Amino acid sequence: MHELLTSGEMRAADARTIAAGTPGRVLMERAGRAVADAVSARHPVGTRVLILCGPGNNGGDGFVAARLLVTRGYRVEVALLGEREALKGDAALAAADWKGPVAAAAAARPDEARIIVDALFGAGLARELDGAARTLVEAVNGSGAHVVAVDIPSGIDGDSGAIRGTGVRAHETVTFARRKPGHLLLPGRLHCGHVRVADIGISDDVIAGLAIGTRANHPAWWRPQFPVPALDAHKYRRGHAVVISGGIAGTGAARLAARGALRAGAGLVTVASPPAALAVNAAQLTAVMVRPVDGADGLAAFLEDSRINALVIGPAAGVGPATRRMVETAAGRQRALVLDADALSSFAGDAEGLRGIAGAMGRSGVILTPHEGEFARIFKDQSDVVNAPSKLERARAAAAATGAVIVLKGPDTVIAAPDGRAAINENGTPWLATAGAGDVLAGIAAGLLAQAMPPFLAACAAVWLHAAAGERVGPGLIAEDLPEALPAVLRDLLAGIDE
Ligand SMILES: NC(=O)C1=CN([C@@H]2O[C@H](COP(=O)(O)OP(=O)(O)OC[C@H]3O[C@@H](n4cnc5c(N)ncnc54)[C@H](O)[C@@H]3O)[C@@H](O)[C@H]2O)[C@@H](O)CC1
Ligand SMILES: [K+]
Repeated sequence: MHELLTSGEMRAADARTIAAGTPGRVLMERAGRAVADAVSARHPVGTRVLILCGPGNNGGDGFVAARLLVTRGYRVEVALLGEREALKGDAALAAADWKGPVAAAAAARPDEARIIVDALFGAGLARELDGAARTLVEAVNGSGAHVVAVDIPSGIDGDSGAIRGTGVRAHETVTFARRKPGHLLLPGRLHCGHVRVADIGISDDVIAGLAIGTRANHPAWWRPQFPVPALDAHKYRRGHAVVISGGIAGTGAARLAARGALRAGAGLVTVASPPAALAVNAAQLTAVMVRPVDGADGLAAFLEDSRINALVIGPAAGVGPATRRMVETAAGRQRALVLDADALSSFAGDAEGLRGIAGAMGRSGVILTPHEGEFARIFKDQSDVVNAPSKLERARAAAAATGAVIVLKGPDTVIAAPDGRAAINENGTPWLATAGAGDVLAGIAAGLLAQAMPPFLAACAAVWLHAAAGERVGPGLIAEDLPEALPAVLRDLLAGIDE
């Protein structure tokens, strides 16, 4: 149920369902019924409902909802954007079944309605809203009515979450079969309100047959591979993660990452510290070990210990050739890698260099955790990446370009794998926008890599756990709280209580 369908995939799902014997008109009837149900679940019979229908099948759903709501005793008004004679196919059939008056959109009075059903545009949105459509959407947003969007708020691109000109601000959205990327990606998500998915008879088999590559990030699909120690686990079997510390004035970031890795279950975690910062690190670490490691040569010597199997490089590491050499050293020894912060900025404009890193890794895998600024720096010369049509597609293109798993951070973090799989995270909280939170995320990811979780799933799990920890702490959250909130999050996760 966590697949996210593009408009093209949704059209294919419709087409396959229709080909298998369910007429399109029946699908539309079910879609319209789900919308009517959403209205009647929350509002008493007799309430005034304004239904705004557009020129395509989204409008058709609106005509169905109008007919059903009248039979249930609601005071329904229908306004149509476009000409009734121009309606085609199932929408024309649904409009023919509506026996009440149809006003022109220009005559609609959104400010007088208690409830507005937005059935203007759905998956067929093809350009920016302008003219009468734009005026109508702005009137809806200024109306104060409770707005129920059909499929997706009109003006929001279902594939990208972008606002095309202007977009309806809905309180709830009723979509069909599965959610769409635009329900999770910003700014679309902010326009959707509560999203409910209605079953209109598109089977799980039809969805499975489409081999959907995008999902909402949910434990259901990575928990089977989440590392759980066996009864006879030895700490070395739970992996050894290493975090490279910055110099004397920048050691905290590495300790945050290290604590995250340890809480995520790595058997051992070591902070590899420049000798000059050793005392500072040692004074503040207990369960996490500390070890003097001097530059790339020191790291090479340290990595003679074959039990070290995952590294975090980047938090407060410094931008430049020294950090790059550290990355190259770790990659050459095929240890799973999480590259964050300064390690990413050390590859500014050099996505090719990162591709070389991922290529050197063999099967160990590398996870890159850029925020938007770092992402733009790395890929500034890759127009196919920076100009991809959505955050989802940018992350996917970046993963393909580098051969690394990409965690493109933000309120709608996207995780993408080089093979095209991608997930959009949705359990984030604004309280995570705080110094050091990203360091903890990198550490959690490394902790899972150390336990041999496959890189893409480790990245998905790390993002989810980090956000769940953030949600649990909530107001007042500081980065130090995140690792400490993990035990409770993990307990619920492993007990099967999904947040
Ligand atoms: N059989 C199906 O395909 C089903 C479709 N369903 C509904 O059908 C919708 C998709 O229907 P359509 O593909 O007809 O597309 P839409 O109804 O979303 O919109 C297409 C129409 O809008 C016009 N248009 C697009 N962008 C515009 C803009 N910016 N300004 C002005 N006009 C614009 C197009 O020219 C076209 O007439 C879904 O969102 C869903 O609500 C549901 O009824 C379930 C079954
Ligand atoms: K809509």
